[in-house]
Amino acid sequence: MIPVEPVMGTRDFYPEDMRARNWLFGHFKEVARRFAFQEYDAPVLEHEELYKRKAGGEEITQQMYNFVDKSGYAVTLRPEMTPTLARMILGDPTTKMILPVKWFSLPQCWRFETTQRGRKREHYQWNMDIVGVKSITAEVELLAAITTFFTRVGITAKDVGIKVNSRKVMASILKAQGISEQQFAPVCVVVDKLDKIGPEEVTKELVQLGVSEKTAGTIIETMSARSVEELSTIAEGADQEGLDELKELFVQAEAYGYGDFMQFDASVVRGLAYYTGIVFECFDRSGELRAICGGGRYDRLLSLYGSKQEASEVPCVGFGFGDCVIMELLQMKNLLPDFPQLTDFVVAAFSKDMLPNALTVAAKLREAGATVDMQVELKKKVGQTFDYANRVGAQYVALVAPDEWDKNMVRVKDLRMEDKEANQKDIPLDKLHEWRTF
Ligand SMILES: Nc1ccc(Br)nc1
Repeated sequence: MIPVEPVMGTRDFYPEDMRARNWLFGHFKEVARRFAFQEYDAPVLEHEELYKRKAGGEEITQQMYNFVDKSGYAVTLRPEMTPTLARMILGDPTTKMILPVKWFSLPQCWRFETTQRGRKREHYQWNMDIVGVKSITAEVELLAAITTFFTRVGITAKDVGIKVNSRKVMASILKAQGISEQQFAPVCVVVDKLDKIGPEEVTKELVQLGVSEKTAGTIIETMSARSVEELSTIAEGADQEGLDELKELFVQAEAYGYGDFMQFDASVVRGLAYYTGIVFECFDRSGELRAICGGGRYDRLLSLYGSKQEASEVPCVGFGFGDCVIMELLQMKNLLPDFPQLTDFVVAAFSKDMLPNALTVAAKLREAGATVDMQVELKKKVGQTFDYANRVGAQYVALVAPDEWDKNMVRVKDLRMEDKEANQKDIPLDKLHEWRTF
């Protein structure tokens, strides 16, 4: 017997699961469409070197689902989509990439989670990125897309919040503390774990990175700032431009109508080494779930990849929005609709010699846009046809029988009409295309 369950940490999507996934992705895609983003895609298999980042310590690169293929080439299942976007921008064959570029994708992303954690190894992650815009209106646009999605599915600012911070300000504070540029990304990766491992452990790991205990203390203290104003007072050397951008971001968010979702939080740094400016993450206010989505500005990724071609700094902002936490949240809030199997028609032949006529009826209905479940094998009793029709969620049963056929008619029963007397009528063949008005 072959294993019938999916590989460890992966999920099958049976039809009912697929209906829920298509509903979720339908909202992602509709929001992206309204924001005039273009969809792109790329192979799940990527060059491993895309993720080799000097910062080290990033969970996302430590857990890569990587291997050497039969040609000896180092590849990996992609752990995230942003490096692929950067590769595609740099490798754009048309070189007509007119900036700004606004792209979205719904890639499946992978990690090789050690089995004892028993966590998932794959998820689908809605990505939206704006390439070529320096101003924070790019961040504001992406946050507007996220909050538009929340509003569409019935999630409000009472259910979730968005914590916003600036790594640019953090970088200036660290610089004032004598931390080098090279240390900045690894320090952020460590500091991102503050909630999980606590200040003592963070201090220990920062000291291992060469940060003094005193500076580690200052960093952790700075992260407790509860407002941009407070940050600018307690943090020496805080970058004024970074502080101004944070303030402007909140002003523009109010103008866009989603200010209620937003809050400054100096402890948010996100765990990806390549962020350089604004960073943000959405959380559920009940505190029960992990981050719903997250993102930020990464202005140096393309020049890092394209340094050979001396690619000048190309400003980028993006977010990733996984398919799992959001579904848990929607479940918790009773906001998930039902996803029953539905079809418009079951078409059944009354007898063997009526089967060709039944196929003609099915073709006519499909031509007119109806979904038709053609009963391809005769049932002994017509009751079996109605049982099947109810099971597949059909609205109508079209029974193709000789008496009506001789009058160029088809008997159609509406299964959703209560009144059993009025729920069937004989439809002329040349009126089948008007099925929506039956
Ligand atoms: N990066 C990543 C990939 C796959 C899952 Br599940 N979570 C995070």
